[in-house]
Amino acid sequence: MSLHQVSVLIDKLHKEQPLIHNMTNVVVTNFTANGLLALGASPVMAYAREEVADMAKIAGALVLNLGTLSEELVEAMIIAGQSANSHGVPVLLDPVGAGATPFRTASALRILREVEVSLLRGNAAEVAHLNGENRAIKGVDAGQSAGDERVELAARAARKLRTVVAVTGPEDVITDGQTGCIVKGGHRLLMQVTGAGCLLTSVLGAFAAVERDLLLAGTAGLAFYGAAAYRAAERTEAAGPGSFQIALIDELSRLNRDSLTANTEVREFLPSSVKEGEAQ
Ligand SMILES: Nc1ncnc2c1ncn2[C@@H]1O[C@H](COP(=O)(O)OP(=O)(O)O)[C@@H](O)[C@H]1O
Ligand SMILES: Cc1ncsc1CCOP(=O)(O)O
Ligand SMILES: [Mg+2]
Repeated sequence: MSLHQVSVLIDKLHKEQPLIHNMTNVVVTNFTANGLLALGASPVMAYAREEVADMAKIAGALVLNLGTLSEELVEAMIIAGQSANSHGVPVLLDPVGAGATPFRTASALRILREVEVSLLRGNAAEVAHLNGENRAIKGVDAGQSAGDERVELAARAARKLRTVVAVTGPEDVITDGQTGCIVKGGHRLLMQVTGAGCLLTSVLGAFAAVERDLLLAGTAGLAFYGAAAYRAAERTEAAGPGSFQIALIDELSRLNRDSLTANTEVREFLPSSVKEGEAQ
């Protein structure tokens, strides 16, 4: 995968302005809609079981986010997800807080069983819990994790859950279990903005809507989001997280094919489990 292949996807996104159907949480709804608009996509939030199948089938991507879930919402997500599946619309899952309560973990696993999820994006703790691995989690926030750990965790999860997996943190990892990319960039101020991960998953949805190779689309989403965050922090770090949040939206609107410069690094990798022949 070349940096050129990744970079040109922003032009495609600007040209196609894909409709992104989000079923997200009450904390991040407005931030997500504004972030997607700034990026050049067209957001819609729709939750009613009476309409989600119709909305999902006309969208460029469907993003399911478990941040403030209920039994009814999960049912509606499954209806939407199955409609997306039968119309070739990619489905992204953000398992917010998986592992924090048994209901969150079970709901995420239920969606993964009943819907064909194209890309799962979570922090290390959430992905580990879905993979049956125990890790500290505090509400929706992950604890510390080393870079190598995230690479192997993402690869194990991708193989077990049979989807492309992005594990985010100080560096982001995306893999289909056999090959993948590490994306360095971004800024630690992202950790002080609630919804930074949720918006990222919807941004990945926007790239998935314009590029069917989910590894390529996901890498582009991670890299462009990191680049926007880096630039936003350059301008607002001294002021604090409130100014940074607004600047992040501004910088998402300024992205172009030259944005992935010196401050973003995209490196392909083979998980060591693949190199050592352990992966099936
Ligand atoms: N320690 C960190 N330093 C820099 N960027 C980070 C750090 N932790 C997370 N990020 C970035 O914050 C965004 C959200 O990721 P993350 O915090 O893992 O998700 P979530 O908010 O869902 O827990 C991603 O773009 C990720 O690269
Ligand atoms: C604080 C909180 N509580 C339920 S959802 C949510 C937002 C989580 O957003 P993110 O995972 O992007 O930080
Ligand atoms: Mg999250």
